[in-house]
Amino acid sequence: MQPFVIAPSILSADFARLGEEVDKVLAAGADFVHFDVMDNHYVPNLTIGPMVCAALRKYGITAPIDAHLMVSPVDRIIGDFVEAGATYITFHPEASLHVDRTLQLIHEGGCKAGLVFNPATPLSVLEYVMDKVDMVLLMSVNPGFGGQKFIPGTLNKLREARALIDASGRDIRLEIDGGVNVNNIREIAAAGADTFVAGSAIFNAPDYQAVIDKMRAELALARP
Ligand SMILES: O=C(CO)[C@@H](O)[C@H](O)COP(=O)(O)O
Ligand SMILES: [Fe+2]
Repeated sequence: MQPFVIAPSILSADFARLGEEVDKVLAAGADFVHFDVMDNHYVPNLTIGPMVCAALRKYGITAPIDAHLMVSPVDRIIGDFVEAGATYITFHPEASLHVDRTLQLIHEGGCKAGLVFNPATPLSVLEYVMDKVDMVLLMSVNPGFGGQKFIPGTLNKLREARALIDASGRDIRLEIDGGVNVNNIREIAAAGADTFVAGSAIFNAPDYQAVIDKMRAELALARP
């Protein structure tokens, strides 16, 4: 299993001071920057795009950027995120007419590719593209907003995804996104996740370092 990764979602950061916020959360021990892209079409909210991703790189952010695209259609914007310096590009299968082709586009751009599953979306499509994904992202809330409550049924889905990944024998990250906090992260890790997105739990706290330290302490108990 891969080492644990904490990926704060900048959706809950102060956008007026984004560079400083990202610096601060990385200095506090974060591993990845989770970058939520919403188009007011696939999801009912509108956020940031490739220009902001490029701006973070220009500002000096070198940590992996995990671009979560909640955008439909998705193919047209892949090249822009490649150019903007994304490390991982993940998308929802419902947002692509040709999932295999979209994965290929991401890899051709030199990025790592991932598929994102909404709470009610089955994992069945994975069977056909397991050899082409670097990350599986399970949504534990319905996509579109930060600050929602973790849907408990996701724990069983995580176990299912973990079994599929282990059976594949490939190094595929299993990421969880939505409602993750210090109180549930241990149980989520025990169910099989290795990569943890947390937005409001980190950015709404007064001390980012204290939250991330607490998350790591909980993770250490999940995998002693
Ligand atoms: O992709 C999304 C929401 O669609 C997430 O990345 C959220 O931004 C996570 O926020 P919290 O639930 O941790 O506040
Ligand atoms: Fe996300």
